[in-house]
Amino acid sequence: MFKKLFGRGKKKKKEEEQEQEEIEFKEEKPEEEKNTEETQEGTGGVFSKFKTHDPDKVEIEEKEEEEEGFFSRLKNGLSKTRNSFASQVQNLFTGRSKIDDELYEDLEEILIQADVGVNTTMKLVDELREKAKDQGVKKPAELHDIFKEQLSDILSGGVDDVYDEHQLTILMVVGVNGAGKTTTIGKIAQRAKGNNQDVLLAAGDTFRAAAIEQLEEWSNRVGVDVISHQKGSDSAAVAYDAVQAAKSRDVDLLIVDTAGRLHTQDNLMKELKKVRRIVGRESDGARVEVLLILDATTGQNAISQAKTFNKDVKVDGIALTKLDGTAKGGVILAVKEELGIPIKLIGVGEGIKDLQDFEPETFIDALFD
Ligand SMILES: Nc1nc2c(ncn2[C@@H]2O[C@H](COP(=O)(O)OP(=O)(O)OP(=O)(O)O)[C@@H](O)[C@H]2O)c(=O)[nH]1
Repeated sequence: MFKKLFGRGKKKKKEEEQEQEEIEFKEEKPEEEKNTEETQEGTGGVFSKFKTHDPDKVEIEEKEEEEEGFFSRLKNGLSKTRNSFASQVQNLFTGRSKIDDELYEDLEEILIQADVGVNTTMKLVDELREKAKDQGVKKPAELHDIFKEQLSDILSGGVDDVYDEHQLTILMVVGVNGAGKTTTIGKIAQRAKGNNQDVLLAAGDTFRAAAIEQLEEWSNRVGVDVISHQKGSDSAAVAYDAVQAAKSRDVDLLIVDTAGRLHTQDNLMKELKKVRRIVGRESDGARVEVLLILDATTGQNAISQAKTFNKDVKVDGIALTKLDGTAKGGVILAVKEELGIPIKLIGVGEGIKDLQDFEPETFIDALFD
């Protein structure tokens, strides 16, 4: 779906100019740093052959530079996990002379330490043992490629469905406070707008005045409208108004922010369910998706949060933020394996370009290359 949000629109001149403004969460970037990420297309990730709806305007060479930039941002963002988890795995496979129980036990330990989680760790190691046996692998170094394939298999999968890009999409964004909801909403809005989509925001976190203000700030930066009510008002009423406005204004993408913390978790979930119900009821056939924002630095907590959210408001996709802030990036495997929900986006820094479409193979390459 984010391929659509980020990758498939046609560009108007005006928006191409706006696209050049690199919006950073913390600081503005110089104008000449163009944001052309949203021109990526296809299922082959950033290395797939570049296609554009407007080939005259974007040079292939520029695109290749862009792709390198994208990849090095990803690599840099993952440097903590690369230096810890990935290099330990690499050293294990290249530094041992034979494949024995000790090697598998050490691999288990590395995986557990990297927040891969017990279940996923056991599955990976058991499978690796079997594959090594079946394939008659004798040298530990040969296990590395099999292992990388296993990681890629876990992370792949999930729907990459195609649908009418002119139809309204409503993205309800949920997650606990501080996970990066507002920032992610701002970045998605900016990228979608740069991709010639009409975007509207809804300030559904009515619990905190600061949340409404933050979203309004983002709407100003990006140049999109926001529907907001006063602090303390009913967030389902905000969502209702926003959906009506989105329909009457012929908007392509409505992003609904929601609260991340209330007095009790029960209240929060009741509120989210109500917002989801109202959005669904009023959507008139528009595509509605729930995007859960998870902070990678919270490790296994992120898994239990996701289970809770998914139980009450069915989650369609996950954005895993702050991967740059942890050496335990293995949590991404636990998220995908234990929840079975596709990871759509990853955050590897605070800049707009650090919110990336999740491409499993590119991710594995960036981790181990
Ligand atoms: N390093 C890093 N920081 C991030 C990333 N994503 C978000 N942040 C930062 O995380 C902090 C919290 O982000 P917010 O967007 O305010 O989080 P929120 O979930 O809306 O939380 P509240 O504002 O408390 O509701 C901000 O300082 C962001 O810049 C990321 O991928 N990497």
